[in-house]
Amino acid sequence: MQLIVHGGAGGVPDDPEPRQAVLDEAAATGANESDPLDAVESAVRVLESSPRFNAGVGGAVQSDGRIRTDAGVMTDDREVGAVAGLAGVEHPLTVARAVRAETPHVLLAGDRALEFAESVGVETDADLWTDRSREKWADADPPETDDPTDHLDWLRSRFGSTEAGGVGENAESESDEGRDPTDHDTVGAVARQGDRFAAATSTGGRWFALAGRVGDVPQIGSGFYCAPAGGASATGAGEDIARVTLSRRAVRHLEAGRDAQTAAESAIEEFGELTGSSAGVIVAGRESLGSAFNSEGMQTSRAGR
Ligand SMILES: NC(=O)C[C@H](N)C(=O)O
Repeated sequence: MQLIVHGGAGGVPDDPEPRQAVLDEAAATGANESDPLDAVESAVRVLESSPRFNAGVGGAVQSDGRIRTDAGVMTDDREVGAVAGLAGVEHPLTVARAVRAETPHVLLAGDRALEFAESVGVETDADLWTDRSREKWADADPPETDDPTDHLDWLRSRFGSTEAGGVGENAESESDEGRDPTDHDTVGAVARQGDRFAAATSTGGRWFALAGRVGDVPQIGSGFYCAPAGGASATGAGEDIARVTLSRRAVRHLEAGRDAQTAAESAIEEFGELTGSSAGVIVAGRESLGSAFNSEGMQTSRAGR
């Protein structure tokens, strides 16, 4: 089993060493599995349980003060499952895997997705808050009503844009605006065993996004993608990643015969040119693993052979 994991593209964290230790543990845990799908799930579950990353425990808080998690997983046979907007779910990737295995669908969202999660035995009332997220939210001065217009006004006052995290024409400057360089981030894993691949991504989304916002992570081809040539998992400015389907791009480069490192670099270069925004991607191809980012940092770990 060959496996690569990431802990999110963004600023340079103030706690790189303990984060790296968790990433190494996740990669080693995944590499112990014999099936790529088990490998990415095991690795991502370690990261979802760590408060140092924006996935599961430690997830980002939306404008209504709730933490909602998203995840997606795909295998080389193009079987796929994803979930969006799950409040109280520490392990959305396990729910995504169940969507892949148990339903004829590719994506479940909202209250009924929570009921589905419960029905497959996944806990749905987990406390995803950490001291760090409580402190950050305490300074947020959030809107006092449920009116989406008030929430949008609040977003505008925070970001100078209607889109949390900033996207669009001034993407480069806006994507870092309002972003704490110590933010812990989205997680992902891509695994290969022989000619079998799996790719997975899990997140709490972007901090202070409009309640109900869903980013790239559970969107096929954006936050994750997998095909017979290999798999990819992306992280970074979610709206921009979705606009250009970053993970699909990386796999397309594998399909064109490029190695994993070249595929990752080419996809990030195209992403930067098209959006002016920042992101990272990890890739597994038939021969090798690769990773690239144009943000300040993106921690990764590799394990197996
Ligand atoms: N930092 C991240 O990777 C966030 C994630 N891409 C999202 O937009 O939900």
